Amino acid sequence: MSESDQEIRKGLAGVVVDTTAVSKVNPETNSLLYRGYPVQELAATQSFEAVSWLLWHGELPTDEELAGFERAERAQRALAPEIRAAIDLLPTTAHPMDVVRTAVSVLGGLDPDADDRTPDGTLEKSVRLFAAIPAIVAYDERRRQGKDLVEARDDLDYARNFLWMTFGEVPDDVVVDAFRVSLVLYAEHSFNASTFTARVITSTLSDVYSAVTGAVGALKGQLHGGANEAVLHTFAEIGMDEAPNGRAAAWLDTALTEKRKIMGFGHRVYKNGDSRVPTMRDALVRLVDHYDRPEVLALYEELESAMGERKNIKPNLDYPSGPAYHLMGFSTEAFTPLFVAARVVGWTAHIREQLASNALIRPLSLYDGPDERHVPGA
Ligand SMILES: CC(=O)SCCNC(=O)CCNC(=O)[C@H](O)C(C)(C)COP(=O)(O)OP(=O)(O)OC[C@H]1O[C@@H](n2cnc3c(N)ncnc32)[C@H](O)[C@@H]1OP(=O)(O)O
Ligand SMILES: O=C([O-])CC(=O)C(=O)O
Repeated sequence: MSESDQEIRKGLAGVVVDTTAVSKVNPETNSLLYRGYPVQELAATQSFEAVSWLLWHGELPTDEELAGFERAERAQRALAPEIRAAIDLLPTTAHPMDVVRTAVSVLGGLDPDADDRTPDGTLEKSVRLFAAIPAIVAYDERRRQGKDLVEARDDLDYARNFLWMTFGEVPDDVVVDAFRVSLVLYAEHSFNASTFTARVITSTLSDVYSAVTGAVGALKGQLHGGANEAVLHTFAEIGMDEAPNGRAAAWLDTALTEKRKIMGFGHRVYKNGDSRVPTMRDALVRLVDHYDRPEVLALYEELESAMGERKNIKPNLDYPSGPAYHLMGFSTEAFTPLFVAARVVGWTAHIREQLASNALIRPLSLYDGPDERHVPGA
């Protein structure tokens, strides 16, 4: 086959690059399985800690295994002084994703065994990252608001402690549960762009922290994780304080005329709706009831239905997550770091899988630059 006959799949769309046992995204059945379990069942019954164990180990934990993991995780929650100092070097105007990316990189620099790529070593680092990220996100969220650090507590589960460190109080169970559901749904999604980034970095035999740092960078973009923040900008542009009464549809018409991408809609793999949306939408509805904010749901529904009518494009997980995090009280820029906190589990599960059966990831390209030419006088 000559070079020019080779098919280019822009954006690797439709290209299968490897196998994975971590999760299965099936657009035909609109389903998502983590290690074989439907994500909806996990979201309905499991803690985020148990789901994380499942993604790393392949099986749900026994009570004893879960207790051991929780002990290890709770022991590593405190914000290390070096990480705090590194965060404080950055201005409070730095985007929280830049802060998390930097903090993850610093964590790697502090680990004397950062290059340990053994299964035990990478598992230990996965748990370390899992435990450390909430304090990083919460501290940065508070310092941007001129508030002090709230120390981690070891008598709370992961979701409650995260909310405690962010807000200085543990909210109502409805809120905690919606947060837990979002973490479970965000934890893993096969070869999405950030996970693929982590696998590419790992494939060179780089270290876990480098792979996660790169993955955070990939997640930041609006076509991927950054969309949950962007959804709230859309809601704010339309106005969230009163029922939309046609304003969302009118906003959409203008945006589509201007050829804007509507954040929180569309997906590379799902073409008939994202399997996770109904579960997250239900959590959003519970929050709307809890906070008595029906106008937020009305806006959600009007924009969704207008997008369906005009483009037949359905929401992805970022669409219900954005307003859910807003109602919980997180600032808009902190939404994608929350996605990081959850997805670090998927990333590290894939990093470990990549290492277990590694091949350097290095695709080809078709050259379309100038023909060979020569430097005058050479
Ligand atoms: C958790 C996650 O990361 S989920 C993804 C989060 N990202 C977003 O919500 C960003 C908005 N969505 C998008 O940009 C896209 O739907 C993507 C990037 C997610 C997937 O895109 P792709 O698979 O590359 O499809 P592509 O962008 O080529 O879209 C196909 C067609 O649908 C249109 N389309 C897709 N999504 C949207 C959207 N959100 N708004 C407007 N039009 C859209 C495209 O303009 C394109 O139309 P055309 O064929 O007339 O040019
Ligand atoms: O799978 C994708 O391309 C994006 C996505 O939904 C995710 O990473 O959760």
